[in-house]
Amino acid sequence: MSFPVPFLSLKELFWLSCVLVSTYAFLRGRSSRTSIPHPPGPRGIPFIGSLLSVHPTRPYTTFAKWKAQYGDLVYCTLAGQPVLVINSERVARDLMDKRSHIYSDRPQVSHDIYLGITSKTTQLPYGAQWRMHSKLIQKVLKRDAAQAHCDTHLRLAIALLSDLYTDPSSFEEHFHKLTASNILRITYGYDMTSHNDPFCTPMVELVERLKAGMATVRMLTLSAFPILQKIPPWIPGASWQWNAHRLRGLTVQCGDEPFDWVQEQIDQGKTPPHSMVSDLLQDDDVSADHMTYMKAIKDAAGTMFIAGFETTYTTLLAFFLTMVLHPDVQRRAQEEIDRCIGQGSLPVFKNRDELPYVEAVLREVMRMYVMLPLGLPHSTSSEDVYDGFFIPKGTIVLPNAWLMVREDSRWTSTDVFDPSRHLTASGDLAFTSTTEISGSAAFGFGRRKCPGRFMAENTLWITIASILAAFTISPAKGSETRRSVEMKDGFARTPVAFPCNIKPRMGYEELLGRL
Ligand code: HEM
Repeated sequence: MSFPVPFLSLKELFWLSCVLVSTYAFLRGRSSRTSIPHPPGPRGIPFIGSLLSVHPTRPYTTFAKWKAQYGDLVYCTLAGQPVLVINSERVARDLMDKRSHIYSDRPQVSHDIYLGITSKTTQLPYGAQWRMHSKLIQKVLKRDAAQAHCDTHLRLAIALLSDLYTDPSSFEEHFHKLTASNILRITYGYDMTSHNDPFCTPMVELVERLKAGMATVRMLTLSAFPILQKIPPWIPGASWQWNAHRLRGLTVQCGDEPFDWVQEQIDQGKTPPHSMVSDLLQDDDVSADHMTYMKAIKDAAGTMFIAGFETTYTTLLAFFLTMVLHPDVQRRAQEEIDRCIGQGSLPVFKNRDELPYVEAVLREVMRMYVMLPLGLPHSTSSEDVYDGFFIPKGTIVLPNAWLMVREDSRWTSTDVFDPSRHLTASGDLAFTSTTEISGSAAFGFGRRKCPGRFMAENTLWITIASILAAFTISPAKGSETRRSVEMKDGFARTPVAFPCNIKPRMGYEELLGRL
Protein backbone atom coordinates (compact mmCIF):
# COMPACT_ATOMS: atom_id res chain seq x y z
CA MET A 1 0.00 0.00 0.00
CA SER A 2 1.38 3.44 -0.84
CA PHE A 3 0.44 6.52 1.11
CA PRO A 4 0.26 9.83 -0.77
CA VAL A 5 2.90 12.35 0.26
CA PRO A 6 1.10 15.67 0.84
CA PHE A 7 1.74 18.49 -1.66
CA LEU A 8 2.23 21.08 1.11
CA SER A 9 4.70 20.60 3.93
CA LEU A 10 3.30 18.95 7.04
CA LYS A 11 3.62 22.12 9.05
CA GLU A 12 1.74 24.13 6.43
CA LEU A 13 -0.99 21.57 6.19
CA PHE A 14 -1.34 21.47 9.96
CA TRP A 15 -1.85 25.23 10.25
CA LEU A 16 -4.14 25.34 7.23
CA SER A 17 -6.44 22.73 8.75
CA CYS A 18 -6.35 24.57 12.11
CA VAL A 19 -7.54 27.75 10.43
CA LEU A 20 -10.30 25.94 8.52
CA VAL A 21 -11.55 24.10 11.58
CA SER A 22 -11.60 27.24 13.73
CA THR A 23 -13.35 29.29 11.04
CA TYR A 24 -15.95 26.57 10.71
CA ALA A 25 -16.44 26.36 14.49
CA PHE A 26 -16.69 30.17 14.70
CA LEU A 27 -19.24 30.42 11.90
CA ARG A 28 -21.25 27.59 13.36
CA GLY A 29 -21.32 29.30 16.75
CA ARG A 30 -22.42 32.58 15.12
CA SER A 31 -25.16 31.04 13.08
CA SER A 32 -27.14 29.94 16.14
CA ARG A 33 -30.32 31.97 16.33
CA THR A 34 -30.20 32.30 20.06
CA SER A 35 -28.43 34.31 22.69
CA ILE A 36 -29.02 31.70 25.40
CA PRO A 37 -25.67 30.73 26.96
CA HIS A 38 -24.01 27.37 26.51
CA PRO A 39 -23.61 25.27 29.65
CA PRO A 40 -20.52 26.29 31.66
CA GLY A 41 -17.16 24.79 30.88
CA PRO A 42 -13.47 25.46 30.35
CA ARG A 43 -12.71 28.13 27.75
CA GLY A 44 -9.77 26.41 26.14
CA ILE A 45 -7.32 27.91 23.66
CA PRO A 46 -7.77 28.74 19.97
CA PHE A 47 -7.88 25.79 17.55
CA ILE A 48 -7.37 23.10 20.16
CA GLY A 49 -10.00 24.12 22.72
CA SER A 50 -9.59 22.23 25.99
CA LEU A 51 -8.03 19.16 24.43
CA LEU A 52 -4.70 19.57 26.20
CA SER A 53 -6.33 19.63 29.63
CA VAL A 54 -8.04 16.29 29.04
CA HIS A 55 -6.25 13.18 30.31
CA PRO A 56 -5.17 11.30 27.15
CA THR A 57 -6.15 7.81 28.36
CA ARG A 58 -8.55 8.56 31.24
CA PRO A 59 -10.62 11.50 29.92
CA TYR A 60 -13.47 10.55 32.28
CA THR A 61 -11.31 11.51 35.30
CA THR A 62 -10.77 15.01 33.86
CA PHE A 63 -14.51 15.29 33.23
CA ALA A 64 -15.18 14.20 36.83
CA LYS A 65 -12.93 17.02 38.05
CA TRP A 66 -14.78 19.47 35.80
CA LYS A 67 -17.99 18.49 37.56
CA ALA A 68 -16.72 20.06 40.80
CA GLN A 69 -15.97 23.26 38.90
CA TYR A 70 -18.81 23.50 36.37
CA GLY A 71 -21.53 21.06 37.41
CA ASP A 72 -23.42 18.17 35.82
CA LEU A 73 -23.34 19.63 32.32
CA VAL A 74 -20.03 20.79 30.94
CA TYR A 75 -19.72 22.37 27.52
CA CYS A 76 -16.37 22.80 25.82
CA THR A 77 -14.67 22.53 22.49
CA LEU A 78 -12.17 19.77 21.90
CA ALA A 79 -10.07 20.15 18.78
CA GLY A 80 -12.63 22.52 17.27
CA GLN A 81 -15.62 20.29 17.98
CA PRO A 82 -18.41 21.24 20.40
CA VAL A 83 -18.63 18.68 23.18
CA LEU A 84 -21.18 18.27 25.97
CA VAL A 85 -20.05 16.15 28.92
CA ILE A 86 -22.86 14.80 31.07
CA ASN A 87 -21.69 14.08 34.60
CA SER A 88 -24.93 12.94 36.23
CA GLU A 89 -27.30 10.07 35.54
CA ARG A 90 -30.37 12.27 36.21
CA VAL A 91 -29.34 14.71 33.49
CA ALA A 92 -28.36 11.89 31.12
CA ARG A 93 -31.85 10.40 31.57
CA ASP A 94 -33.49 13.82 31.04
CA LEU A 95 -31.62 14.43 27.82
CA MET A 96 -30.63 11.10 26.30
CA ASP A 97 -33.67 9.03 27.37
CA LYS A 98 -36.50 11.56 27.49
CA ARG A 99 -35.32 13.65 24.53
CA SER A 100 -33.87 10.72 22.62
CA HIS A 101 -35.27 12.11 19.33
CA ILE A 102 -32.57 14.82 19.66
CA TYR A 103 -29.74 12.92 21.36
CA SER A 104 -29.57 9.65 19.35
CA ASP A 105 -27.26 10.63 16.52
CA ARG A 106 -23.60 9.61 16.35
CA PRO A 107 -20.83 12.08 15.51
CA GLN A 108 -20.14 11.75 11.78
CA VAL A 109 -16.39 12.04 11.95
CA SER A 110 -13.91 11.45 9.18
CA HIS A 111 -12.10 9.23 11.63
CA ASP A 112 -14.71 6.49 11.04
CA ILE A 113 -14.05 6.51 7.27
CA TYR A 114 -10.36 6.35 8.04
CA LEU A 115 -10.88 3.25 10.21
CA GLY A 116 -13.31 1.73 7.68
CA ILE A 117 -16.18 1.31 10.14
CA THR A 118 -18.82 3.75 8.85
CA SER A 119 -21.32 1.02 7.98
CA LYS A 120 -21.32 -0.60 11.44
CA THR A 121 -24.48 -0.12 13.49
CA THR A 122 -22.57 1.62 16.26
CA GLN A 123 -21.44 4.40 13.90
CA LEU A 124 -24.56 4.95 11.79
CA PRO A 125 -26.30 8.32 11.95
CA TYR A 126 -29.74 8.30 13.51
CA GLY A 127 -31.89 7.72 10.43
CA ALA A 128 -33.48 5.13 8.14
CA GLN A 129 -30.39 2.93 7.81
CA TRP A 130 -29.86 2.78 11.57
CA ARG A 131 -33.56 1.97 12.08
CA MET A 132 -33.25 -0.96 9.68
CA HIS A 133 -30.16 -2.28 11.53
CA SER A 134 -31.86 -1.80 14.85
CA LYS A 135 -34.92 -3.78 13.71
CA LEU A 136 -32.73 -6.68 12.53
CA ILE A 137 -30.70 -6.72 15.74
CA GLN A 138 -33.76 -6.47 17.98
CA LYS A 139 -35.15 -9.62 16.35
CA VAL A 140 -32.38 -11.63 18.02
CA LEU A 141 -31.47 -9.54 21.05
CA LYS A 142 -34.62 -8.00 22.53
CA ARG A 143 -35.51 -9.29 25.98
CA ASP A 144 -37.79 -12.19 24.89
CA ALA A 145 -35.63 -13.19 21.92
CA ALA A 146 -32.53 -13.22 24.14
CA GLN A 147 -34.13 -15.89 26.36
CA ALA A 148 -34.01 -18.26 23.39
CA HIS A 149 -30.20 -18.19 23.55
CA CYS A 150 -29.99 -19.41 27.14
CA ASP A 151 -29.39 -23.05 26.11
CA THR A 152 -26.36 -21.88 24.12
CA HIS A 153 -25.07 -19.83 27.07
CA LEU A 154 -25.46 -22.82 29.40
CA ARG A 155 -23.76 -25.24 26.98
CA LEU A 156 -20.83 -22.85 26.51
CA ALA A 157 -20.52 -22.19 30.25
CA ILE A 158 -20.17 -25.95 30.80
CA ALA A 159 -17.57 -26.12 28.01
CA LEU A 160 -15.70 -23.34 29.80
CA LEU A 161 -15.64 -25.35 33.04
CA SER A 162 -14.11 -28.23 31.13
CA ASP A 163 -11.47 -25.93 29.60
CA LEU A 164 -10.65 -24.43 33.01
CA TYR A 165 -10.33 -27.93 34.48
CA THR A 166 -7.97 -29.26 31.80
CA ASP A 167 -5.88 -26.10 31.33
CA PRO A 168 -6.44 -23.67 34.23
CA SER A 169 -3.50 -21.38 33.50
CA SER A 170 -4.99 -20.30 30.13
CA PHE A 171 -8.10 -18.83 31.72
CA GLU A 172 -7.95 -15.63 29.65
CA GLU A 173 -8.01 -17.63 26.41
CA HIS A 174 -10.93 -19.69 27.69
CA PHE A 175 -12.90 -16.53 28.46
CA HIS A 176 -12.13 -15.29 24.96
CA LYS A 177 -13.39 -18.55 23.54
CA LEU A 178 -16.59 -18.51 25.59
CA THR A 179 -17.46 -14.93 24.67
CA ALA A 180 -16.58 -15.30 20.99
CA SER A 181 -18.43 -18.64 20.74
CA ASN A 182 -21.61 -17.15 22.16
CA ILE A 183 -21.64 -14.32 19.63
CA LEU A 184 -20.59 -16.39 16.61
CA ARG A 185 -23.17 -19.07 17.41
CA ILE A 186 -26.03 -16.61 17.82
CA THR A 187 -25.06 -14.42 14.88
CA TYR A 188 -23.98 -17.01 12.32
CA GLY A 189 -24.87 -20.42 13.82
CA TYR A 190 -21.14 -21.13 13.81
CA ASP A 191 -19.53 -23.38 16.42
CA MET A 192 -15.93 -22.55 17.24
CA THR A 193 -13.72 -25.57 17.49
CA SER A 194 -10.52 -24.14 18.93
CA HIS A 195 -8.94 -20.98 20.27
CA ASN A 196 -7.30 -20.40 16.88
CA ASP A 197 -10.52 -20.48 14.96
CA PRO A 198 -10.26 -19.05 11.40
CA PHE A 199 -13.32 -16.76 11.81
CA CYS A 200 -12.59 -15.74 15.38
CA THR A 201 -8.87 -14.92 15.20
CA PRO A 202 -9.17 -11.99 12.75
CA MET A 203 -12.20 -10.70 14.66
CA VAL A 204 -10.24 -10.59 17.91
CA GLU A 205 -7.46 -8.73 16.11
CA LEU A 206 -10.02 -6.31 14.65
CA VAL A 207 -11.39 -5.51 18.11
CA GLU A 208 -7.90 -5.04 19.55
CA ARG A 209 -7.00 -2.62 16.78
CA LEU A 210 -10.29 -0.76 17.06
CA LYS A 211 -9.68 -0.22 20.76
CA ALA A 212 -6.36 1.40 19.91
CA GLY A 213 -7.85 3.41 17.04
CA MET A 214 -10.86 4.77 18.93
CA ALA A 215 -9.19 6.35 21.98
CA THR A 216 -11.32 9.46 22.60
CA VAL A 217 -8.60 12.09 22.45
CA ARG A 218 -6.93 10.61 19.39
CA MET A 219 -10.29 10.20 17.64
CA LEU A 220 -11.16 13.85 18.24
CA THR A 221 -7.75 15.05 17.09
CA LEU A 222 -7.67 12.99 13.91
CA SER A 223 -11.25 14.00 13.08
CA ALA A 224 -10.63 17.69 13.62
CA PHE A 225 -7.40 17.62 11.64
CA PRO A 226 -8.09 14.99 8.95
CA ILE A 227 -4.87 15.97 7.28
CA LEU A 228 -3.11 14.02 10.03
CA GLN A 229 -4.74 10.93 8.56
CA LYS A 230 -2.57 11.43 5.48
CA ILE A 231 0.73 11.43 7.30
CA PRO A 232 2.91 8.64 5.92
CA PRO A 233 3.15 5.75 8.38
CA TRP A 234 6.95 5.74 8.33
CA ILE A 235 7.06 9.17 10.05
CA PRO A 236 8.10 8.60 13.67
CA GLY A 237 5.04 8.62 15.94
CA ALA A 238 2.58 7.90 13.09
CA SER A 239 2.21 4.20 13.88
CA TRP A 240 -1.57 4.68 14.03
CA GLN A 241 -1.46 4.68 10.23
CA TRP A 242 -0.43 1.02 10.14
CA ASN A 243 -3.18 0.24 12.60
CA ALA A 244 -5.81 2.02 10.48
CA HIS A 245 -4.59 0.37 7.27
CA ARG A 246 -4.81 -3.12 8.77
CA LEU A 247 -8.17 -2.27 10.37
CA ARG A 248 -9.79 -1.35 7.06
CA GLY A 249 -8.84 -4.75 5.63
CA LEU A 250 -9.93 -6.66 8.71
CA THR A 251 -13.33 -4.95 8.83
CA VAL A 252 -14.14 -6.16 5.32
CA GLN A 253 -12.78 -9.66 5.95
CA CYS A 254 -14.64 -10.13 9.24
CA GLY A 255 -17.90 -8.85 7.77
CA ASP A 256 -17.72 -10.99 4.60
CA GLU A 257 -16.32 -14.39 5.59
CA PRO A 258 -18.84 -15.66 8.16
CA PHE A 259 -21.72 -14.08 6.24
CA ASP A 260 -20.65 -15.85 3.02
CA TRP A 261 -20.34 -19.12 4.99
CA VAL A 262 -24.05 -18.95 5.86
CA GLN A 263 -25.07 -17.73 2.40
CA GLU A 264 -23.21 -20.59 0.68
CA GLN A 265 -25.08 -23.17 2.72
CA ILE A 266 -28.41 -21.65 1.71
CA ASP A 267 -27.29 -21.45 -1.95
CA GLN A 268 -26.35 -25.15 -1.83
CA GLY A 269 -29.83 -26.05 -0.62
CA LYS A 270 -28.60 -27.00 2.87
CA THR A 271 -30.34 -25.89 6.06
CA PRO A 272 -27.82 -23.83 7.98
CA PRO A 273 -27.96 -23.84 11.79
CA HIS A 274 -30.54 -21.46 13.22
CA SER A 275 -28.94 -17.99 13.65
CA MET A 276 -29.51 -14.26 13.20
CA VAL A 277 -28.07 -14.28 9.67
CA SER A 278 -29.69 -17.50 8.44
CA ASP A 279 -33.10 -16.48 9.80
CA LEU A 280 -32.92 -13.02 8.26
CA LEU A 281 -31.67 -14.31 4.91
CA GLN A 282 -34.60 -16.70 4.73
CA ASP A 283 -37.14 -14.17 5.99
CA ASP A 284 -39.94 -13.63 3.44
CA ASP A 285 -41.23 -10.52 5.14
CA VAL A 286 -38.86 -8.03 3.55
CA SER A 287 -39.96 -4.54 2.60
CA ALA A 288 -36.55 -3.02 1.71
CA ASP A 289 -34.93 -3.60 -1.67
CA HIS A 290 -32.82 -6.74 -1.86
CA MET A 291 -29.33 -5.24 -2.01
CA THR A 292 -30.01 -2.76 0.79
CA TYR A 293 -31.46 -5.51 2.95
CA MET A 294 -28.54 -7.90 2.35
CA LYS A 295 -26.00 -5.20 3.15
CA ALA A 296 -27.89 -4.25 6.30
CA ILE A 297 -27.87 -7.89 7.49
CA LYS A 298 -24.15 -8.23 6.80
CA ASP A 299 -23.23 -4.95 8.52
CA ALA A 300 -25.52 -5.44 11.51
CA ALA A 301 -24.22 -9.00 11.98
CA GLY A 302 -20.65 -7.75 11.61
CA THR A 303 -21.28 -5.26 14.41
CA MET A 304 -22.31 -7.93 16.92
CA PHE A 305 -18.78 -9.21 17.53
CA ILE A 306 -17.22 -5.74 17.53
CA ALA A 307 -19.74 -4.44 20.07
CA GLY A 308 -20.27 -7.52 22.20
CA PHE A 309 -16.97 -9.36 22.42
CA GLU A 310 -14.59 -7.16 24.37
CA THR A 311 -17.27 -5.71 26.66
CA THR A 312 -18.49 -9.13 27.80
CA TYR A 313 -15.02 -10.68 27.97
CA THR A 314 -13.56 -7.91 30.10
CA THR A 315 -16.53 -7.98 32.50
CA LEU A 316 -16.01 -11.71 32.96
CA LEU A 317 -12.29 -11.28 33.50
CA ALA A 318 -12.95 -8.50 36.03
CA PHE A 319 -15.32 -10.81 37.94
CA PHE A 320 -12.75 -13.60 37.98
CA LEU A 321 -9.87 -11.48 39.25
CA THR A 322 -12.10 -9.79 41.81
CA MET A 323 -13.04 -13.18 43.28
CA VAL A 324 -9.35 -13.88 43.84
CA LEU A 325 -9.04 -10.65 45.81
CA HIS A 326 -12.26 -11.19 47.78
CA PRO A 327 -12.23 -14.78 49.06
CA ASP A 328 -14.96 -13.91 51.60
CA VAL A 329 -17.32 -12.91 48.76
CA GLN A 330 -16.44 -16.04 46.81
CA ARG A 331 -17.08 -18.27 49.84
CA ARG A 332 -20.43 -16.66 50.61
CA ALA A 333 -21.60 -17.08 47.00
CA GLN A 334 -20.49 -20.72 47.00
CA GLU A 335 -22.31 -21.42 50.27
CA GLU A 336 -25.47 -19.95 48.76
CA ILE A 337 -25.11 -22.16 45.66
CA ASP A 338 -24.48 -25.27 47.80
CA ARG A 339 -27.53 -24.51 49.95
CA CYS A 340 -29.76 -23.90 46.96
CA ILE A 341 -28.79 -26.57 44.42
CA GLY A 342 -26.62 -28.93 46.47
CA GLN A 343 -22.87 -29.40 46.35
CA GLY A 344 -21.73 -31.27 43.24
CA SER A 345 -24.45 -29.86 40.98
CA LEU A 346 -24.27 -27.05 38.46
CA PRO A 347 -26.66 -24.09 38.35
CA VAL A 348 -29.19 -23.60 35.55
CA PHE A 349 -31.11 -20.46 34.64
CA LYS A 350 -34.16 -21.34 36.68
CA ASN A 351 -32.01 -21.11 39.85
CA ARG A 352 -31.35 -17.42 39.26
CA ASP A 353 -34.12 -16.07 41.50
CA GLU A 354 -32.99 -18.37 44.32
CA LEU A 355 -29.43 -17.01 44.36
CA PRO A 356 -29.66 -13.35 45.49
CA TYR A 357 -26.04 -13.16 46.61
CA VAL A 358 -24.74 -14.42 43.24
CA GLU A 359 -27.02 -11.82 41.63
CA ALA A 360 -25.54 -9.16 43.92
CA VAL A 361 -22.02 -10.21 42.86
CA LEU A 362 -22.93 -9.75 39.18
CA ARG A 363 -24.57 -6.37 39.88
CA GLU A 364 -21.53 -5.20 41.80
CA VAL A 365 -19.12 -6.31 39.05
CA MET A 366 -21.22 -4.43 36.49
CA ARG A 367 -21.30 -1.35 38.74
CA MET A 368 -17.67 -1.35 39.70
CA TYR A 369 -16.14 -2.03 36.29
CA VAL A 370 -17.77 0.14 33.65
CA MET A 371 -15.88 -1.07 30.60
CA LEU A 372 -16.91 1.80 28.31
CA PRO A 373 -16.47 4.71 30.75
CA LEU A 374 -17.84 7.30 28.32
CA GLY A 375 -20.14 4.85 26.54
CA LEU A 376 -20.16 5.49 22.82
CA PRO A 377 -20.39 9.17 21.87
CA HIS A 378 -23.84 10.42 20.86
CA SER A 379 -24.50 13.66 19.04
CA THR A 380 -27.42 16.07 18.76
CA SER A 381 -29.45 16.03 15.56
CA SER A 382 -31.05 19.41 16.34
CA GLU A 383 -30.43 22.24 18.78
CA ASP A 384 -31.87 22.06 22.28
CA VAL A 385 -32.34 24.15 25.39
CA TYR A 386 -32.02 22.46 28.79
CA ASP A 387 -32.07 24.08 32.21
CA GLY A 388 -31.59 27.51 30.58
CA PHE A 389 -28.62 26.40 28.51
CA PHE A 390 -28.29 26.20 24.74
CA ILE A 391 -26.94 23.01 23.19
CA PRO A 392 -26.19 23.40 19.45
CA LYS A 393 -27.01 20.90 16.74
CA GLY A 394 -24.06 18.59 16.03
CA THR A 395 -22.69 18.69 19.59
CA ILE A 396 -20.82 15.52 20.59
CA VAL A 397 -22.40 14.16 23.77
CA LEU A 398 -20.25 12.15 26.20
CA PRO A 399 -22.09 10.56 29.15
CA ASN A 400 -19.61 9.99 31.97
CA ALA A 401 -20.91 6.54 33.01
CA TRP A 402 -17.77 5.90 35.06
CA LEU A 403 -18.69 8.78 37.35
CA MET A 404 -22.43 8.06 37.37
CA VAL A 405 -22.05 4.62 38.95
CA ARG A 406 -19.77 6.12 41.59
CA GLU A 407 -22.22 8.84 42.49
CA ASP A 408 -25.31 6.66 42.84
CA SER A 409 -27.15 8.28 45.75
CA ARG A 410 -28.24 4.87 47.09
CA TRP A 411 -24.74 4.01 48.29
CA THR A 412 -21.62 5.19 50.07
CA SER A 413 -17.98 4.06 49.64
CA THR A 414 -18.63 3.36 45.98
CA ASP A 415 -14.95 2.69 45.25
CA VAL A 416 -15.19 -0.44 47.42
CA PHE A 417 -16.29 -3.78 45.94
CA ASP A 418 -19.20 -4.79 48.15
CA PRO A 419 -22.00 -6.98 46.74
CA SER A 420 -23.99 -6.67 49.98
CA ARG A 421 -24.87 -3.07 49.05
CA HIS A 422 -27.45 -4.69 46.73
CA LEU A 423 -29.05 -6.71 49.56
CA THR A 424 -31.38 -6.06 52.48
CA ALA A 425 -30.32 -6.95 56.03
CA SER A 426 -32.13 -10.29 55.63
CA GLY A 427 -30.18 -11.13 52.45
CA ASP A 428 -32.88 -10.47 49.84
CA LEU A 429 -32.23 -8.24 46.84
CA ALA A 430 -32.73 -4.63 47.92
CA PHE A 431 -33.67 -3.39 44.47
CA THR A 432 -36.04 -5.70 42.66
CA SER A 433 -36.31 -3.97 39.30
CA THR A 434 -35.71 -6.43 36.46
CA THR A 435 -33.68 -3.72 34.75
CA GLU A 436 -31.24 -3.18 37.62
CA ILE A 437 -28.43 -4.51 35.37
CA SER A 438 -29.74 -3.98 31.85
CA GLY A 439 -30.95 -0.45 32.66
CA SER A 440 -27.66 0.68 34.17
CA ALA A 441 -25.53 3.53 32.80
CA ALA A 442 -22.94 0.91 31.80
CA PHE A 443 -25.16 0.00 28.83
CA GLY A 444 -25.68 3.55 27.61
CA PHE A 445 -28.77 5.67 27.07
CA GLY A 446 -31.84 6.35 24.99
CA ARG A 447 -32.49 4.77 21.62
CA ARG A 448 -28.80 3.86 21.19
CA LYS A 449 -28.68 1.96 24.49
CA CYS A 450 -26.88 -1.38 24.05
CA PRO A 451 -29.27 -3.85 22.36
CA GLY A 452 -27.05 -6.74 23.55
CA ARG A 453 -27.66 -6.00 27.24
CA PHE A 454 -30.06 -8.90 27.85
CA MET A 455 -27.78 -11.37 26.12
CA ALA A 456 -24.77 -10.01 28.01
CA GLU A 457 -26.60 -10.30 31.33
CA ASN A 458 -27.64 -13.91 30.63
CA THR A 459 -24.20 -15.00 29.43
CA LEU A 460 -22.50 -13.38 32.40
CA TRP A 461 -24.93 -14.76 34.99
CA ILE A 462 -24.72 -18.41 33.97
CA THR A 463 -20.94 -18.24 33.51
CA ILE A 464 -20.32 -16.58 36.85
CA ALA A 465 -22.67 -18.93 38.70
CA SER A 466 -21.07 -21.99 37.04
CA ILE A 467 -17.51 -20.91 37.88
CA LEU A 468 -18.45 -20.15 41.49
CA ALA A 469 -20.13 -23.56 41.83
CA ALA A 470 -17.28 -25.61 40.41
CA PHE A 471 -14.01 -23.88 41.33
CA THR A 472 -12.20 -22.06 44.06
CA ILE A 473 -9.99 -19.32 42.67
CA SER A 474 -7.09 -18.00 44.73
CA PRO A 475 -3.93 -15.95 44.16
CA ALA A 476 -1.00 -17.82 42.66
CA LYS A 477 2.42 -17.42 44.24
CA GLY A 478 3.51 -13.80 43.81
CA SER A 479 -0.02 -12.39 43.56
CA GLU A 480 -0.90 -12.65 47.27
CA THR A 481 -0.23 -9.00 48.00
CA ARG A 482 -2.60 -7.60 45.37
CA ARG A 483 -5.45 -5.54 46.73
CA SER A 484 -7.30 -4.39 43.62
CA VAL A 485 -7.76 -5.20 39.97
CA GLU A 486 -5.55 -2.98 37.87
CA MET A 487 -7.34 -1.55 34.82
CA LYS A 488 -5.61 -0.70 31.57
CA ASP A 489 -7.24 2.45 30.28
CA GLY A 490 -8.16 3.35 26.77
CA PHE A 491 -11.35 3.64 24.78
CA ALA A 492 -12.46 0.51 26.66
CA ARG A 493 -11.05 -0.41 30.07
CA THR A 494 -9.39 -3.81 30.35
CA PRO A 495 -8.48 -5.59 33.59
CA VAL A 496 -4.84 -6.63 33.79
CA ALA A 497 -4.80 -10.37 34.43
CA PHE A 498 -2.47 -11.97 36.97
CA PRO A 499 -1.69 -15.63 37.69
CA CYS A 500 -4.37 -17.44 39.71
CA ASN A 501 -4.85 -20.91 41.16
CA ILE A 502 -8.02 -22.53 39.92
CA LYS A 503 -8.95 -25.67 41.88
CA PRO A 504 -12.09 -27.81 41.53
CA ARG A 505 -14.24 -27.58 44.66
CA MET A 506 -14.90 -30.62 46.78
CA GLY A 507 -17.53 -32.76 45.09
CA TYR A 508 -16.88 -31.36 41.58
CA GLU A 509 -13.68 -33.15 40.49
CA GLU A 510 -15.48 -36.19 39.11
CA LEU A 511 -18.16 -34.13 37.38
CA LEU A 512 -15.56 -31.89 35.73
CA GLY A 513 -13.60 -34.91 34.55
CA ARG A 514 -16.72 -36.18 32.79
CA LEU A 515 -17.65 -32.93 30.98
C1 HEM B 1 -21.15 -6.42 29.39
C2 HEM B 1 -21.35 -6.36 28.10
C3 HEM B 1 -21.71 -5.12 27.32
C4 HEM B 1 -21.59 -3.80 27.65
C5 HEM B 1 -21.07 -3.22 28.96
C6 HEM B 1 -22.06 -3.03 26.52
C7 HEM B 1 -22.11 -1.64 26.50
C8 HEM B 1 -22.55 -0.91 25.41
C9 HEM B 1 -22.61 0.53 25.36
C10 HEM B 1 -22.20 1.47 26.49
C11 HEM B 1 -23.07 0.88 24.14
C12 HEM B 1 -23.32 2.31 23.64
C13 HEM B 1 -24.71 2.74 24.06
C14 HEM B 1 -25.02 4.16 23.72
O1 HEM B 1 -24.63 4.65 22.67
O2 HEM B 1 -25.66 4.85 24.55
C15 HEM B 1 -23.33 -0.33 23.39
C16 HEM B 1 -23.81 -0.36 22.10
C17 HEM B 1 -24.04 -1.53 21.40
N1 HEM B 1 -23.90 -2.82 21.87
FE1 HEM B 1 -23.30 -3.35 23.72
N2 HEM B 1 -22.44 -3.89 25.52
C18 HEM B 1 -22.25 -5.18 25.97
C19 HEM B 1 -22.52 -6.34 25.27
C20 HEM B 1 -23.07 -6.41 24.01
C21 HEM B 1 -23.39 -7.63 23.31
C22 HEM B 1 -23.20 -9.04 23.87
C23 HEM B 1 -23.84 -7.27 22.07
C24 HEM B 1 -24.29 -8.14 20.93
C25 HEM B 1 -23.87 -9.35 20.71
C26 HEM B 1 -23.83 -5.82 22.01
C27 HEM B 1 -24.23 -5.07 20.91
C28 HEM B 1 -24.24 -3.69 20.86
C29 HEM B 1 -24.60 -2.92 19.67
C30 HEM B 1 -25.03 -3.50 18.33
C31 HEM B 1 -24.49 -1.56 20.02
C32 HEM B 1 -24.74 -0.35 19.11
C33 HEM B 1 -26.12 0.26 19.34
C34 HEM B 1 -26.39 1.45 18.44
O3 HEM B 1 -25.48 2.19 18.09
O4 HEM B 1 -27.55 1.65 18.08
N3 HEM B 1 -23.35 -5.33 23.20
N4 HEM B 1 -23.00 -1.41 24.19
